[in-house]
Amino acid sequence: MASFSLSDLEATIRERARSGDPDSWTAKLFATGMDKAAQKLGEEAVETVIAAVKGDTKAVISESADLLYHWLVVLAIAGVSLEDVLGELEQRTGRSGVAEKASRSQPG
Ligand SMILES: N=c1c2ncn([C@@H]3O[C@H](COP(=O)(O)OP(=O)(O)OP(=O)(O)O)[C@@H](O)[C@H]3O)c2ncn1[C@@H]1O[C@H](COP(=O)(O)O)[C@@H](O)[C@H]1O
Repeated sequence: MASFSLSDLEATIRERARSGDPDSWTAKLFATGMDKAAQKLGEEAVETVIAAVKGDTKAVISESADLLYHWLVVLAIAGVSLEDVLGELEQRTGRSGVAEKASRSQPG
């Protein structure tokens, strides 16, 4: 089990964004803004999908790592914390996705 934490990566991203370091990809993404960061997130999502459909396990892992990193960058630019998303997921715990979808189509 990896000891790496998404929360630590979120903290690193915030620190690198503030640094303005010209060698920092994170700082570059923050400087170019949401459109570019969101575009990168979309590209990484598509690359992950392609790897999954191909059954390329190594690429699924690598592209998923790219995806999660760029997702955290987009969250940070959007002013949303990892904690906010985890809280939303926590609220959904134990609620079947099928039942939730069905409840959305109920009138009223
Ligand atoms: N996890 C990552 C991470 N994952 C991907 N990337 C960078 O994201 C960039 C874009 O990735 P792409 O795969 O799209 O690369 P590309 O050059 O566009 O190539 P194509 O696939 O489009 O052909 C590359 O420069 C990657 O190095 C990352 N950059 C940084 N981090 C983390 O953020 C920390 C701070 O990084 P800096 O901000 O760069 O100091 C690092 O220590 C890491 O922990």
